[in-house]
Amino acid sequence: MIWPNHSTCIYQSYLLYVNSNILSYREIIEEYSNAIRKVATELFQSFSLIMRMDKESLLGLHKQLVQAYRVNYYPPCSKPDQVLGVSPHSDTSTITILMQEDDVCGLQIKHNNEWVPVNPIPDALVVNVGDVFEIWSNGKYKSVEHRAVANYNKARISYASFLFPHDEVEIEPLSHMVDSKTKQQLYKKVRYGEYLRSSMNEKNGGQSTYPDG
Ligand SMILES: O=C(O)CCC(=O)C(=O)O
Ligand SMILES: [Fe+2]
Repeated sequence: MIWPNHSTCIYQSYLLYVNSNILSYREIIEEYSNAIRKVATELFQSFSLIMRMDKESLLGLHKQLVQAYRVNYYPPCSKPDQVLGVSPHSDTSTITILMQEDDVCGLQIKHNNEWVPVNPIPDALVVNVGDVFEIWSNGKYKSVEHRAVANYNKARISYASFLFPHDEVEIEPLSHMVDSKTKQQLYKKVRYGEYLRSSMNEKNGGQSTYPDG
């Protein structure tokens, strides 16, 4: 059935940003990005300690902490059970920080082979573990498979911030996350830029919107 492609709205949003003399729009995006960076920095520091590393280790592994931002718009849909807002995928980022609306559901994660809604908690952000985290942790922390569904009478907007390493960084399981007995390393070493390109081709037939899978 015909249903507006949500990525159109991302594109429009981007054009608005680059062409805009509306200073407040730029300022809001910049302020939001800076705030998200602070949250991400604190998260990486805590995750480093949880993973028995120095506080700054995960940040250091990124060489440069790259950040991208996407706005997803899901218009109301007369047949929500026949369409998907966003098809099932995992994010190719290290983590994704998602702000969703307080009163509209849409995000679902795959858990025990079932789709489970991630219902919004007012004023809370959702943090998804992405592919890079899964690789560094040798599969201990899984990159969550997720999708977004449409609603019959309500539009929904979500704001996704992707945090990921510089293209040149080689990613592979951290040695201390590999079982010392089995020594089984579940992922091969790969340059992040290469990983990104090949997963775009594999996961979405090359149609993916950078940097998400
Ligand atoms: O809209 C959502 O809740 C999910 C969006 C998403 O998965 C993405 O942008 O990668
Ligand atoms: Fe996603």
